[in-house]
This record gives sequence, structure tokens and C-alpha cells, in this order.
Amino acid sequence: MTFLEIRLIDLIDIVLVAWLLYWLYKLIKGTVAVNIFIGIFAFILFWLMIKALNMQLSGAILDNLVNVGVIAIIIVFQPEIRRFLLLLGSKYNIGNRFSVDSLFVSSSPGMLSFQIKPLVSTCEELSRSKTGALIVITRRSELLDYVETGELINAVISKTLLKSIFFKNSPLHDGAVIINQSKIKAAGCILPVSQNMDLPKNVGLRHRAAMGITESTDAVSIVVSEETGRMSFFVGGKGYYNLSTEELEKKVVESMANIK
Ligand SMILES: Nc1ncnc2c1ncn2[C@@H]1O[C@H](COP(=O)(O)OP(=O)(O)OP(=O)(O)O)[C@@H](O)[C@H]1O
Repeated sequence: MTFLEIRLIDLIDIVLVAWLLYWLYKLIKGTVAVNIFIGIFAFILFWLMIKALNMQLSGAILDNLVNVGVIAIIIVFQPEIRRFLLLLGSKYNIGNRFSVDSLFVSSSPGMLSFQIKPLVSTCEELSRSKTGALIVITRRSELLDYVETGELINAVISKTLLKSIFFKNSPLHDGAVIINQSKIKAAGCILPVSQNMDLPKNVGLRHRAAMGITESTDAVSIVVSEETGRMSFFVGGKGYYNLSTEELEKKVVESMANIK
């Protein structure tokens, strides 16, 4: 029976499609796009069934819908497609690995371990004084697009500098600080805001921006809430709220150790 003949290439094909669907689902999980995705998935299943049953009229109508549908999907999923490509780009950042800069500058991504303690202890102090802060630590991707939205600083990490940036009357306290290769690269940076609907109801734009940057890049971020003084950590579009100083330090150390 030729109907059940399965070649190796068919298995590879199935695994590839499953992998793509898994990634797409992971990317849009928790956003309104997941409902559209399920709708499209159901439509494709229905279309394949019509084709298998060789129903001419319904098949012809659905064929036309599918042709237009591809363009419609690109328009509807534009932010998700953009996010997916950005994520791919930042994970396999070939440009950074082979840049001329990397020959001269220490190219160790993330943060050096001895600089994590002062950073975390700054967060603890900001938390005690209920000073709002948003700090992004880059990993593979340098986030230059976002660095450009703020003021370039390029200074060694120091408690005094971080505290004066987030001091309420400082012109740089609005927006995010970006730490890149163990340096405070920029302050006052504007980040993409997450559309995730699973975020706690009481958090606002600072937390959404902290989550947003970790959804579209491989960076991690820390928030100190101005309202409650609570410290939170974000990685891969996931948030860990109300952390103690030790828990926050552990999260940062782990995320720097796991740079792929
Ligand atoms: N897109 C963004 N990129 C960077 N920073 C942002 C962005 N949106 C808001 N912020 C920062 O968040 C601040 C507003 O925080 P908001 O009170 O809305 O958030 P929150 O999550 O409730 O934080 P908090 O608990 O500190 O009040 C702004 O003053 C600004 O500094």
C-alpha cells in the first residue's frame, strides 16, 4: 500500500513543522495573537480535510482564501514576525562575533561576576529608598538599536553612578540603563513594551518595558518598583517578582552563566 509509505524526508518534514509551530506558539503565548493562531490552525486543518476529500467547489473557494490569507497573515502577525526575526538575529549574532571591534575590545558578553554584587546591592539600596529603576543587561546581542535611543555613557559600573542616574530629579532617570560588556553603556533608553496579558494587573509600563526587551532579544532586565520598592527580574519573556537581594543575585549570576 503506497498510502502508508513514509520516507525519512517525511519524518524530517514533520519534525521541522512541529518545531516551527512550537516556536511560533512560544513567541505569541500570552498575547492576543494566540487566538488568531488557533483560528488559522483550525482553518488549515479544515482546508486539508476538504482537499483530502476532493470536494471541488469548497476546495476552490478555500484555495482562493488561502492565497489572500498569506498576505493577511503577514499584516496581522507583523509584530510577531518582527519579534521572531529579531530573536533569531540576536541569538545567532554573527555580526558581533566577527566584528573588527572584537579583536581589540574584551568581547566577553554579559557581566563579569565581580560586578554583579555591586549592581545587586545598588538595586537593594534603590529598593529601600523606593527609587524606581530599570536596568537591562545584554548578553550576546549588544542592543545597539536601543542604546541609540538614550544618552551614551560608556562608564565602568559604579554604585554612585547608578544611583545618580536613577535619582528622581536626574534628567536621565526616565527610561532604562543598558549594561553591555560590564559597562554602563547608556541611560534613558526606550524599550519595547510587552503586550503579554499574563503580567500582574498592578504593574505598569516600567515592568512591561522590562519584559518587552527580554521577549525580543536575549537580554535580561531588572526592575525596582518606585511604588513598592520590590525588585523583579526578567528573562526570555518571563518575570520573577518580589525577589529578595539573594534571589536577585542568583538570577543574574545564573543568566550570565547561561549565555549561549
Ligand atoms: N518603553 C519604555 N522604555 C523604558 N522605560 C520606560 C518605558 N515605559 C515606561 N518606562 C519607565 O517607567 C516609568 C513609568 O513607570 P510606571 O509607573 O508606569 O510603571 P510600573 O511598572 O508601575 O513601575 P513602578 O512600580 O515603578 O511604578 C517611566 O517614568 C519610565 O521611566
